[in-house]
Amino acid sequence: MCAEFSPRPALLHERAPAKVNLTLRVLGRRVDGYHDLSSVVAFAGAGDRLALAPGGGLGLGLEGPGAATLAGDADNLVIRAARELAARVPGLALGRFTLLKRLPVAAGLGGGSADAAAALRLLARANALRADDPRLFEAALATGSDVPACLDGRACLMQGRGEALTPLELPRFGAVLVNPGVAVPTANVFRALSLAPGTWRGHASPVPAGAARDALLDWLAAEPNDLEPPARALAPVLGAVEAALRATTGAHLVRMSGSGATMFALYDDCRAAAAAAKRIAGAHPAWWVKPTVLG
Ligand SMILES: C[C@](O)(CO)[C@H](O)COP(=O)(O)OP(=O)(O)OC[C@H]1O[C@@H](n2ccc(N)nc2=O)[C@H](O)[C@@H]1O
Ligand SMILES: Nc1ncnc2c1ncn2[C@@H]1O[C@H](COP(=O)(O)OP(=O)(O)OP(=O)(O)O)[C@@H](O)[C@H]1O
Repeated sequence: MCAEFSPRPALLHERAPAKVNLTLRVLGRRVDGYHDLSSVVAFAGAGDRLALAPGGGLGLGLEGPGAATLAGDADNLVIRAARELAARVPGLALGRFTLLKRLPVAAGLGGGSADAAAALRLLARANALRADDPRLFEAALATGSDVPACLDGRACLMQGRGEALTPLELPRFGAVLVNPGVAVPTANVFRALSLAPGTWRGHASPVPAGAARDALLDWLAAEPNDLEPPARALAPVLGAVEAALRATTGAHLVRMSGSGATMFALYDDCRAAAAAAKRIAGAHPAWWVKPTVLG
């Protein structure tokens, strides 16, 4: 007699890439309190990783350098996203997640949003949901404004609260991400803009579709991150981060991502980015400094 073969369900893996806002215009504040945005969003090679062992109850374990800064509890965006999807998909099979947390937390890189999006993609795979199932998008938006963009994971123009996404073809850049270790809560930065609900401030300049690298860089230089002035007021160390990035060879654009406090610079290629990162890390050993690709 032979026992029936019942293999353990395979562990599924997803990358959770850092999100970088190359531009971020705050166009106004809606009556629901959220701000209307227009932002060119790119994704980095650097990021977290999430695994799912399908089957059983919902759970989350944390590993990696950022594991000590977070709890794998109901507040974790991985668990929140899974619950949002379970509320929309009757009988959704769940499982135990393991998060390799490498990105700094509350850093403007959308790390939590990337993890939540990776959780939704893993659950979609485990439950044979189509990638374009609208319940995935709905669960993403219910989890956070950045999660829909992270769910798709490709460069885009993000508008509205974060729900209107237009794919963009961007050239690939080398990049360095620098976080000085100061957590800046997103809500505090938006609040510091002091925009009353119902306020409208105007339009963003249209993205030059298919622009060559230099033309795109010129356009990016003229379209700021409107959250940078309030974030600088909350985290004055951003001045030192900017100076360190500007002092590197070949930095094309030096800017803050999202609500901060991570700043980035763009370079022609990975080699220039790696050299710049080495220089900054040597001078500022307490900062998180990551060379990567962006596109
Ligand atoms: C700054 C960005 O990272 C740019 O990509 C996002 O707009 C923020 O995305 P997120 O962290 O997923 O934001 P949520 O978790 O939805 O909201 C966090 C806080 O930011 C405020 N918030 C967020 C997005 C938005 N368009 N307007 C806002 O005013 C919300 O009122 C909330 O108090
Ligand atoms: N898996 C997670 N990773 C990071 N933060 C998480 C996670 N789950 C919950 N959080 C909480 O979410 C908040 C935002 O964290 P996150 O790292 O996504 O911020 P952020 O990079 O500033 O996001 P954004 O760029 O979307 O504003 C923090 O207060 C953190 O405690």
